[in-house]
Amino acid sequence: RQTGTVETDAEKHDVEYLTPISIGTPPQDLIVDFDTGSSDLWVFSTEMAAKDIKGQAVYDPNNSSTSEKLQGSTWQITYGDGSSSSGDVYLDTVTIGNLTVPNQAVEAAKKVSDEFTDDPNNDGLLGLGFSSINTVQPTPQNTFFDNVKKNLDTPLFTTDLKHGAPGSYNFGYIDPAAYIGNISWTPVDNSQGFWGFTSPGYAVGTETLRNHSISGIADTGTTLLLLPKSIVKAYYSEVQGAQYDSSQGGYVFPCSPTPPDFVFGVNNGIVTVPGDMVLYAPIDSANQNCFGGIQSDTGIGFSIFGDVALKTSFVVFDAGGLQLGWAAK
Ligand SMILES: CCCC[C@H](NC(=O)[C@H](Cc1ccccc1)NC(=O)N1CCOCC1)C(=O)N[C@@H](CC1CCCCC1)C(O)(O)C(F)(F)C(=O)NC
Repeated sequence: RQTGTVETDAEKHDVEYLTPISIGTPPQDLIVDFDTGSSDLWVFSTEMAAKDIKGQAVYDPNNSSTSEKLQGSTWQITYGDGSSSSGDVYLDTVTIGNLTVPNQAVEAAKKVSDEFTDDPNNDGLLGLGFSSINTVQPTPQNTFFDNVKKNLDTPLFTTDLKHGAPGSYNFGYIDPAAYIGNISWTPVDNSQGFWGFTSPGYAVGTETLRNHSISGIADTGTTLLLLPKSIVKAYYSEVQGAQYDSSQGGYVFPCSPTPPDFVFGVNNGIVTVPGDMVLYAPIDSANQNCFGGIQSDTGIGFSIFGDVALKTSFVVFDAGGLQLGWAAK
């Protein structure tokens, strides 16, 4: 039985967290976005047109003695922000930290949308959602986690994302030194392939928790905390000078004073998003006004507890117990 850990680095404004992986023999090193909101491991590859590659590292299956083309298999994915990619599939050895999966489905990109081409530091995505939403056709493939979990001490992984500092993904164990207090556990609904859960309520600043069921997903691949419009309005009604700015596509407010904390419930516990985390990023060079880290989930169909929520906590994604654990740190 094994366990593993790998460090993940925050990009500017914690817009995404990038983590090193190795593919093939000899190992080809790429840096990808670990994404609990999807279930495809896809990478920039030598099968892409040169014009679509701007600084990214690419996977070359012909340069790997262990690669094996999955004949007839293709994939195509479109993400919530409208970005997309597609290509074909190889089985090859994938290593994360000290964990190796010999026959992992590696989805080689042939096409990527401009958002990916214009993100030079991101060489692809490693899905940590449930394999039920893997897009490979005709036969969906397993995620790295699904393939490695039988070798783990226990079938779970944990996230410890940080604000502007390296964090970590651990596989197969809960590091008691990584959190303080108790872990609040809540059942996972994986019927849509996501790490779904329902929060019982929320509070703004130091007020008491209001009962308000919030169904959403724990999603490392989404930058912000996207909540029902009514809750977002209630929050920003307590932020001086906050207003919805359609040109920015969300609520903006003066960068000082620091806005109130946002608290959401997890079972009988709470998670506090400090006000200074709600200050997502300045929208002007004078740093006068800031774009909010809490925005509306309108049109998505569920809320998204993205990096703004996750980086305040140590979170356990437990596939064995089908539960999420949230703890302060
Ligand atoms: C509808 C709300 C979801 C939007 C979410 N995207 C995001 O949150 C992107 C992530 C990103 C970071 C850096 C560079 C490019 C994109 N950030 C973003 O829209 N913003 C705009 C607001 O300011 C903050 C940055 C998303 O599609 N997340 C994907 C995974 C991302 C796809 C694009 C590349 C980065 C990963 C997801 O898998 O988590 C998903 F669950 F949303 C999904 O679409 N699953 C199928």
